[in-house]
Amino acid sequence: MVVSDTLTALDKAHVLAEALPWLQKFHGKTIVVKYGGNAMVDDELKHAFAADMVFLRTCGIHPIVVHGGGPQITAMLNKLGMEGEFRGGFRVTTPDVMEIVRMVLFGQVGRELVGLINEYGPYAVGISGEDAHLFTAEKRSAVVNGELVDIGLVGDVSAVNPAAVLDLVAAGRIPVVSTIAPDKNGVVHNINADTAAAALAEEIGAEKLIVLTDVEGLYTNWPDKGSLVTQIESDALGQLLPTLASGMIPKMESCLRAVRGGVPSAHVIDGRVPHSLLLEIFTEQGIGTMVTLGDIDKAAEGAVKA
Ligand SMILES: Nc1ncnc2c1ncn2[C@@H]1O[C@H](COP(=O)(O)OP(=O)(O)O)[C@@H](O)[C@H]1O
Ligand SMILES: CC(=O)N[C@@H](CCC(=O)OP(=O)(O)O)C(=O)O
Repeated sequence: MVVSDTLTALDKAHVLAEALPWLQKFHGKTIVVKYGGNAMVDDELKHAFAADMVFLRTCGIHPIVVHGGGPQITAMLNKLGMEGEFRGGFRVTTPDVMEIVRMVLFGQVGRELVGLINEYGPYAVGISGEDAHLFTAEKRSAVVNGELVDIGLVGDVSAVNPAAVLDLVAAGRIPVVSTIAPDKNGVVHNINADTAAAALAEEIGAEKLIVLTDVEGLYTNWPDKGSLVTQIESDALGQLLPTLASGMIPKMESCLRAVRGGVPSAHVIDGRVPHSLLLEIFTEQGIGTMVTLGDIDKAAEGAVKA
């Protein structure tokens, strides 16, 4: 039985009516959606995600997809008899690992998503940080037990060329971004997809950053299920960040970067729930954890502008 069988026609009309203020609010706006490798659980979910992207576009909202693929990279490394090691939430990336990362992200995960979205219309175009100077990478370290450690060819995003994706958006396309990027010497780096999504959202002035993952949201005391947070301001999140465990570090770092960079809200939601994205965008209740700018950050921002 599908959910729509249990709704009456009147229920469905109410659902549509409730969406009106959100349709008005987000019409013409850009939303950066980060689709995590762990949320790409099965074909049904992936199809629902692809349909949601086309739904947004059809409503006059401009989605830009930034995809992950951590588990898919690890599976390929293991297939080839190689280790997949993470430190402080980031993959240790040797030159050999980098080749696999590039192949899996752009050649496999990105291609699959582009194909899925294009089943609903000729919209999706795959692009990586290497294309049209979309991203310039700058080598970064990880923090482990308070110490900086070298993790190889891992980059942060030091520059974004917004036109590389906005030209596609203006042409009615849905960019699907793979997060590999050259540094200023042309050496390709592995960029965590949460990091890249935040940098992009900030630089293009997105209305929202939505991160789809495989948990309900942020837990302040992981894995205590009672500690799920529905809303948190950047000031409190900044304090919580050093206490977080692996997968949540890049995600929360990214939400902070986005809201401090002017994105009105950043959300971490459960990508295992079909159409969770529509729930987040078009309903009063929303879903998952919402991050907004706190008073201290607002004051700091005001001081910089004054
Ligand atoms: N405080 C926390 N709240 C929620 N999840 C957490 C927390 N700390 C660690 N995690 C882990 O982070 C994981 C999500 O990150 P990750 O595995 O990188 O997913 P993705 O592929 O979506 O980027 C969750 O499945 C959970 O195991
Ligand atoms: C530096 C780093 O860790 N890069 C990630 C890139 C993919 C990614 O971020 O995938 P998820 O969103 O599915 O976690 C990696 O190699 O796994």
